[in-house]
This record gives sequence, C-alpha cells and structure tokens, in this order.
Amino acid sequence: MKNSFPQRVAVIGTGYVGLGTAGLLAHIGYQVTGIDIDPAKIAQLQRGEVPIHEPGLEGLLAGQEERLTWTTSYEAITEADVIFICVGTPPGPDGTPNLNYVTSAAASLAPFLNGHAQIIVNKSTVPIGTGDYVQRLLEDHSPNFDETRHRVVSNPEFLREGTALSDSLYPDRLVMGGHPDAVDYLARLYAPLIEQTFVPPAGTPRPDSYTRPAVVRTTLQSAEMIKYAANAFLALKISFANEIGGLCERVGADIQEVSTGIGFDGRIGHRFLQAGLGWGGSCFGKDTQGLISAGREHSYAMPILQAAIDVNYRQRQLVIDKLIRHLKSLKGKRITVLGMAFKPNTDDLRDAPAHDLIARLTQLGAVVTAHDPVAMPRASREWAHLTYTAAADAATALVRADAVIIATEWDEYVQLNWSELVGTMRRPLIIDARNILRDALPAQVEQIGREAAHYQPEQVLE
Ligand SMILES: NC(=O)C1=CN([C@@H]2O[C@H](COP(=O)(O)OP(=O)(O)OC[C@H]3O[C@@H](n4cnc5c(N)ncnc54)[C@H](O)[C@@H]3O)[C@@H](O)[C@H]2O)C=CC1
Ligand SMILES: O=C(O)[C@H]1O[C@H](OP(=O)(O)OP(=O)(O)OC[C@H]2O[C@@H](n3ccc(=O)[nH]c3=O)[C@H](O)[C@@H]2O)[C@H](O)[C@@H](O)[C@@H]1O
Repeated sequence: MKNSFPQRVAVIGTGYVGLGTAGLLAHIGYQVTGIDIDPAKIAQLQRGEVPIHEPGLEGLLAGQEERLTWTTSYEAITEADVIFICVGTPPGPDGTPNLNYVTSAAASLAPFLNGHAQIIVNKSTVPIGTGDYVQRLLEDHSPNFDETRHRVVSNPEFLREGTALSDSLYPDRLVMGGHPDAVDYLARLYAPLIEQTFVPPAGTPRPDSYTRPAVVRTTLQSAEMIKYAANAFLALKISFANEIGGLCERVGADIQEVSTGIGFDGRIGHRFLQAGLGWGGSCFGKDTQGLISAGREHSYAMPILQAAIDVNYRQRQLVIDKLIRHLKSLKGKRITVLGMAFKPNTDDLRDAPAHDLIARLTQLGAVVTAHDPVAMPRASREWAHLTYTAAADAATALVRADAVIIATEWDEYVQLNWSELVGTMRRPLIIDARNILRDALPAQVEQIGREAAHYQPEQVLE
C-alpha cells in the first residue's frame, strides 16, 4: 500500500450511511471528501446544512471544515487511500436490488484511480457477487487498474436510523470481507474504532458497558451475505412477534408479556420482539425481497422469508380491520394518523406503514388528518399523491376525530396528556398500533397482540 496507514478517504453517496461514515471518519482524524451526484444536497452540505434528520449528525459535521469537504466532482478519488461506496440500492419492481447507482459510482470513480494502492470499500447493501462485479467494472474503466493494488472490500453497515451515530461509534462488530491485505489496511483505518481510542463526540458518550467491537474478517461473498442475513433475521424476529401477537389477541394472552418472557432466554433475547405495525424503512422490506430474488436466480425457494414479509404487511391491514370493527363504515369518518416516519427520530418515509394506512383510509372514504414531529415537510414533497390534512401539532390533529391511529412511537406521543386529549375527540377511540400507552384512559383503546381489556373501554360519545 502507498501509505502503511491510510490518511485520505473519499465517501461516495451522502445519504444516511455516507453522511455518518464521512462524519465519523473526519471526527477520528482523517481527511474526508464526501461526493454526491445531487448538486442540491452538496450545496446544502457546503452551507453547513444537514439534508436529513438524524440526531447528533449536525453536531458531528459542524466544526470539521478543515477535515471534511463536499463536492460533486470525483477528482478527490485520485488522492484517496480508501474509497467508500455508500450509494442507494433500492428495490426494482420484482424485488431485485437496483445496482444502477453502484454501477455508475464504480464507473465514475475508476478513471480517477491512481497508480498507487487504493482500496474500494463497498458499504451499500448489495447482492452477493457485487464486490467481484465492481472489481471488474474498475478494471474496465480505469487506465491505472492493477488487481494487486486496487482491491474491493465488502464492509457492510449495520447502523439504524435514529441512532446512527452511536451505532457507528460503538458497533457490535465490524465485518470486512475481501483479500486479506486489503482487509488489513481497512482494519488500520478503523483502528481508533476497534481500539476505542477516539474522543467521543459531544452528545454521544460511550455507553457504560461498551468495550470494543468484534472484528469479523471474511471473504467478499460472506461479508455481503452477512448483511442480508442480519437484516432478514431481525425482520423475521419482528414478524414472529407479530404472528404470535395475533394469536395472543384471540386467546387472551398478551404479546408484551410473552416477548418479555421468551426474551430472557439468552438464545432468543429481548430485542426486536416488539409487536405492532411491523417493520418499515428502506432496508428490511428491500433486503428480505433482495434475498428472495437471489434465491429465485438459483431456483431456491425461501419460504420463511416470504412468510415474514406476508405477516409484516398483514399488520397494516389489521389496524384498518380494528377501526372497521368499531366504526363499521369509514366513509366520512375523521381519522387521525399520528406518526408518518417509519420509526421515531428520523424523517425517513421510505416504506413507512403510515403511508399505506393513509392511502387505504382515503380509499375507504375516511377524512384523514396526519401529524409527525419532523417528517411533515418531507411528506409534503414525497407523499404529494396522498390525500390528508397536515396538522400543526398532535393535539390539534385529535380535535373532533372519530379515531386516532398511533403509527409511530415518537416520544412526543408517549408524553401527550391523553386523558385530557381524548375529551376533544368526537369519539374517543385509540388504535395504539405501537403499544405505547400504559395508563388506563377514558377511551376505547386497541393495541396489538393484547386484549383491549388492559384499558378502560369507556362510553362512546356518539
Ligand atoms: N439507511 C440506513 O439505515 C442503512 C442503509 N444501508 C445501505 O446503504 C446504502 C445507502 O443507503 P442510504 O444511505 O439510506 O441511501 P440514501 O438514498 O439516503 O443515499 C444515497 C446517496 O447516494 C447518492 N448517489 C447515487 N448515485 C450516486 C453516484 N453515482 N455517485 C455519487 N452519489 C450517488 C444519492 O444522491 C444519495 O444522496 C443502501 O445500499 C442501503 O441498503 C445499510 C445500513 C443502514
Ligand atoms: O440495513 C439497514 O438499513 C438497517 O436496517 C435496520 O435499521 P432501521 O431500518 O434503520 O431501523 P430499525 O430500528 O431496525 O427499525 C426498522 C423497523 O422495524 C420496526 N420494529 C423494530 C423493532 C421491533 O421490535 N419491532 C418493530 O416493529 C420499527 O418500527 C421500524 O419500522 C437494522 O436494524 C440495521 O441494523 C440495518 O443497518
């Protein structure tokens, strides 16, 4: 390698993963250039604005002007020791991941590869075999390509939106797949993370019990598969909790108690057993479909994953069914949806359950009001095809409503004075699709996977 220790980094794609990666590596002390084809995004970043809502990110990026620059030009690749690819891999119509962005990133960076050793690190979630494909693209598009100096490493990302910074700074594991020399070089880049020798950025202190990440060195293919398998397993866990929850409702058991009870078995664990509206977001749906489509290419059925997907999307209809059970027809009924983002602490609307709820409610003739603490400006652009009234705040959204659906467990909704607010509704019916309400309320409250009897099914103010 040119330098025995990497110094300069280029990050291609400045979305959720790219921004976190660039900010983290600059914080650790590397010279970082973030590259994106979206000029509006780059202009925003150059002005010091952060294009997405991610807690702590603004603070992490601020004050790093000397180490962190943003550009639409690929020229910075020439100087970089390590080049991260963090572009999107959205699903195509049949669930197969669309590799156009990865292809164009690789083709764009290739001409700028220099005669020295550089490693190209793929952080995007990609079908197994993509690392080799990228290596071939580099070979085809670079006059300087040399397979002993330009190696592709798969280094999948496991951060969650909403907690991206602490997930990146204090990861459970770092997975690096590829040629051992290239993996060694990447491990050197990550040394401050692996050894946990960096100074924690303000606002993201090291958790008490945290020591250091496991380092998992694999082949390219295994690293690519680890990413899909991890997401698929987490998706399965959630669907499992939802499937058991459905039966709990019918037999008088309570999924919250059941998840707690089974989670104490160390082989099962408590995390990702929260029943509710199911998963949304840009990854679980895409990556379960991605694995199924990879199976299809090899004539290999993946029935467990398909079942997890079916259970997940059934949850969205279940909420509508609960409403219909109470209200009979939804025609002309005023329904409030609290929470639009796919989870709290993000403005990401990709595959958000609230989208499907609003669309279905409107189709059934309901008059929909919606609210989200941060995602509403984005929804006004990305969900312009939906019909709903955007409420200024949650309290206003509830006034004269026939029912409210809690679709995202924002802390703000947990903290609402529900006893008082149900009094402003036309009919105090709450479908708590994220199981966040704890106290008895003068309202009819339906939760997921547990009997409504936990709450006070009071009079209906018709
Ligand atoms: N969002 C998340 O929480 C996580 C995402 N991932 C994976 O990481 C990848 C990126 O995901 P996100 O950051 O959410 O995507 P994103 O959609 O937020 O950002 C992707 C960025 O890449 C840019 N881009 C596209 N083509 C480009 C090109 N040729 N050159 C330069 N920039 C280009 C886009 O303009 C956009 O700004 C995906 O494969 C995703 O599955 C992995 C772990 C977590
Ligand atoms: O590949 C990715 O993009 C990322 O996908 C998920 O992260 P993310 O989608 O950001 O958010 P999660 O916290 O996993 O939540 C996903 C969805 O599952 C739902 N969920 C989560 C946990 C649970 O117990 N129950 C449940 O319904 C959430 O409400 C949310 O809609 C994974 O958790 C990350 O490890 C991974 O890096």
